[in-house]
Amino acid sequence: MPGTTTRTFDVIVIGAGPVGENVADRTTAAGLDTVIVEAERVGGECSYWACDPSKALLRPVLLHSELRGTPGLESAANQTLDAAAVLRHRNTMASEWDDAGQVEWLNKAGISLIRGHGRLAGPKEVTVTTPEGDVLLLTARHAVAVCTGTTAALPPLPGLEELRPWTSREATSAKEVPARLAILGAGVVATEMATAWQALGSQVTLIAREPGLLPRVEQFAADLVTERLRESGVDIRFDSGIAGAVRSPDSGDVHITLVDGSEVVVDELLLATGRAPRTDDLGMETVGLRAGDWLAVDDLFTVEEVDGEWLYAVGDVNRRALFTHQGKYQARIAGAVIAARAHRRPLDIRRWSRFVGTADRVAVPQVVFTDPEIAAVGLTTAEAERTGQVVDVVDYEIGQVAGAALHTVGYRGHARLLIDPRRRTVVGATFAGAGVAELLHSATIAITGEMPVERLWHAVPAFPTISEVWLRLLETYRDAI
Ligand SMILES: Cc1cc2nc3c(=O)[nH]c(=O)nc-3n(C[C@H](O)[C@H](O)[C@H](O)COP(=O)(O)OP(=O)(O)OC[C@H]3O[C@@H](n4cnc5c(N)ncnc54)[C@H](O)[C@@H]3O)c2cc1C
Ligand SMILES: NC(=O)c1ccc[n+]([C@@H]2O[C@H](COP(=O)([O-])OP(=O)(O)OC[C@H]3O[C@@H](n4cnc5c(N)ncnc54)[C@H](O)[C@@H]3O)[C@@H](O)[C@H]2O)c1
Repeated sequence: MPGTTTRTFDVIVIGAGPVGENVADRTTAAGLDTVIVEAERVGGECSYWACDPSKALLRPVLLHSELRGTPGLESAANQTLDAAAVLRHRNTMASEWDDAGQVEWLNKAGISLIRGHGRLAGPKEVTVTTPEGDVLLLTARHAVAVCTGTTAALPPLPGLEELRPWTSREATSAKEVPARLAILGAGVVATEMATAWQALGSQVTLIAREPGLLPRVEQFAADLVTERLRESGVDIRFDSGIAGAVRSPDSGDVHITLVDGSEVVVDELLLATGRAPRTDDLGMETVGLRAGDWLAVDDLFTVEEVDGEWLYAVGDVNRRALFTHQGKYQARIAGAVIAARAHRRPLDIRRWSRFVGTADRVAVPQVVFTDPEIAAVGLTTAEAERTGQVVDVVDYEIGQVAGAALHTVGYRGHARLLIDPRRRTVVGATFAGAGVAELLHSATIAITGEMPVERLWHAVPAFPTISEVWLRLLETYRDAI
C-alpha cells in the first residue's frame, strides 16, 4: 500500500475493552509481540459507559433501600439521596473518562498501543486510521483478535437525530438528573437505569413491548423487581411501545406518542433496546464476511467462516454472552489458544480444557443490580422447557432464613435451584433479594464442578448467613423426592 507505514507483530488485537486487554495480556505473557488498536478509550464500554459507572449509580440506591429494613436507620432511609454526591462518585468510578491509568497498565504489561480505527484488510492484515488521519498497515505473524464489542441498537424511530435520545452512554454519564425520564425497553439496561434514576430524583416512565420486565430471568425474580419499581414510583407501561417522538425546539421537552395513542412528555428519552456488534466499519468484506454481522465463533473463539485459524472474535462481538466477566473468560481461553498455535503446542480440545470455552454454554453468571438484586447462573425454568431438558425445580423463600431476617426486617426474596434428576447435579440457580449478588459464585462453582447434591450436603453454610438458603433448598429437595 503506497504512502503507508507497515509494521509487523505476532498478534494484533482490535479493541482495547476489557476483553481485548485480556487477550493481549495472555498473548504477551506467552512471549508473543502483541499490539492493541483502540479507536476511543483504553478500557472500553465497561469502564466508562457501562458496568463501572452504572454500578456506581446503583450501589447507593440499593443500600438506601435496605435502610428501610434496618432498625435504627429508618430515619436515614427517609432522607433523599444526595444525587450530586452519587454523580461525583460515579465520575470517579469512570476515572473521569480518562484512560491514562489503563494505558499505564498496558505499558507495564509490555503491550504496544496504537490509537486509531482498525479495519481488517485481508488475511492477517489490519489497517489503522490514526486520529491524525495517517494510515498504518499492520501485519500479524500469527493472529488477529477482533474485540470491538457492541454499540446501542436503536429502534427505527423517525427523526432520531433531532430527538437526541439517550443511549446507555448518556444514561451512565449524565451530569444532571432529568426531572422526567422515559425509558424504552424491558431488559437489563432499562430496569437498572429505571432503578437508579428514579431513586436519584427523576420521575421515570418505563415503556415495554413485553407483558413483563426482564424476559430472560425467572418470572418470580422479574415480578419482585416490577413490584419494587412500582412502589418506588416508576410508571410502567407493559404491552406498549412508541409510535412517534419529537423534541420541542423551544422547550427541549420530548413528546412521546405511545401505540395506544396516549402521550408522555419528558425531559429525556432513553432507548435501552439492545446491542449491535461494532463490525459495520471493520473491513469485514476483505475476509469474506458481511459488515454489521455478529462474528460466529467455535469454542476456541476462532471465527467459523474464515479459513486458516488466524482470525478470532472474543467478547461481546461474538454474541455468546454479553458480560464483561464472560468476555474476559473467553479472552483467557483465546489467548491460550493463540499462544499454543503460535508455538505449535498441542491443543486439548475436550470440554473444560483451558483451550475450550465450556462455561459459555452451561454456566454464565449474571447479576442484575436492581432492587432487589437478581443473581442467576445456568438454566432458567423457561430455557429448560424450551430446550426439552428435564429438571427438578426447588423453591424457597429466602426471608425464612435466619440470616435474611437479620439482614433486613421484612426481607423479601426467593431462590430457585434446577437439578438434573439423572445426574443429580445443579444445572441452574436464581436468587432474588437484597445482597444475593455475593451468593452467586457458590452456585457457579456447584454447576461448573458438576457437584452431586449428595456432596453439596457437606458444604455447610455458616449460621446466620443468607447462604443458609442452600441448606433449605437441599432439605426441600430431599423432602420432595
Ligand atoms: C449500561 C450497561 C451496563 C453494563 N453492566 C454490566 C455489568 O454490570 N456487568 C457485566 O459483566 N457486564 C455489563 N455490561 C456489559 C459489558 O459492558 C460488556 O459485556 C463489555 O463491555 C464487553 O467488553 P468488550 O471488550 O467485548 O467490548 P467493549 O467494552 O465494548 O470494548 C470494545 C472496544 O473496542 C473499541 N473499538 C471498536 N471498534 C474498533 C475499531 N474498529 N478499531 C479500534 N477500536 C475499536 C471500542 O472503542 C472499545 O473500546 C453492561 C453493558 C451496558 C451497556
Ligand atoms: N448487570 C449486568 O450484568 C448488565 C447490565 C446491563 C447490561 N448488561 C448486558 O448488556 C446487554 C444489553 O442490555 P439491554 O438491556 O440493552 O438489552 P436486552 O436485550 O436485555 O433488552 C432489550 C430490550 O429492548 C426491547 N426492544 C428491542 N428492540 C425494541 C424496539 N424496536 N422497540 C421496543 N423495544 C425494543 C426488547 O424487547 C428488550 O426488552 C444485556 O443482555 C447484558 O448482557 C449486563
